[in-house]
Amino acid sequence: MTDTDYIRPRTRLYLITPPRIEDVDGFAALLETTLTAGDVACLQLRLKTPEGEIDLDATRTVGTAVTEMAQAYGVAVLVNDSPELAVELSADGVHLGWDDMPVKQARELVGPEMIIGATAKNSRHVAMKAGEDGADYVAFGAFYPTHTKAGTVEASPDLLEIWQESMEIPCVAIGGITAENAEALITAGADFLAVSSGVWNHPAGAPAAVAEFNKVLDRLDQSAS
Ligand SMILES: Cc1ncc(COP(=O)(O)OP(=O)(O)O)c(N)n1
Ligand SMILES: Cc1ncsc1CCOP(=O)(O)O
Ligand SMILES: [Mg+2]
Repeated sequence: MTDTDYIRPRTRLYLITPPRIEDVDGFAALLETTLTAGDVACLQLRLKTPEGEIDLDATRTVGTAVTEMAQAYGVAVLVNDSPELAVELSADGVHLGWDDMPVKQARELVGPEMIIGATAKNSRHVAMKAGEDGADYVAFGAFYPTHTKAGTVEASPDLLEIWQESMEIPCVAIGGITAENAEALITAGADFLAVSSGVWNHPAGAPAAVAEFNKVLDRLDQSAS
């Protein structure tokens, strides 16, 4: 086998919770149906205050309600912003942004096994540094306009292509992704598509959205023979 024969693993879905959840039991039930509607690799608990800060109480409440259930379906659960809460919830990992704990410090706190993801926005330099510091994946975005987070910067699919050609650790694409606009990111080389509103606000419901994403992912799966 030569280098040119390398076929990368299929792109997978990385679900992000809505930023606010009022009915926790209702959300847990919807999530369970959603996770059985198609392949989902990860679930990030991202509960925010109106100011965009982590809502620790809501994250703890939702995390307690869904973490074991999601893990039982083989879905890795990551906590946004808080390595301490990731440990407390026995989650699989933590996602860290530029205002969060530095990756090296978080690695000390969570140990060698936990997944650490790092935001790179549109910077290959930041992504490479995060990898050197011990991140297990880097996230580029926002690729499309989003209402889920304020103040995002625009990223181009070229970033994914260059990353995929030159780096080992996986890259995640995020920002305004839907089943309709995902193809460019999958073909550019995203290992994961991180999606919030494209699933939870889908007019046909979240399970239908996951099924639709998986149809696109199946169609573009390079590793299928
Ligand atoms: C998979 C993934 N990628 C990027 C982000 C953004 O993280 P951050 O920049 O810390 O912003 P907030 O999500 O904390 O608002 C993410 N959460 N997940
Ligand atoms: C958290 C985050 N970071 C960059 S864009 C974004 C929002 C992702 O949510 P959506 O899929 O609804 O655009
Ligand atoms: Mg953050």
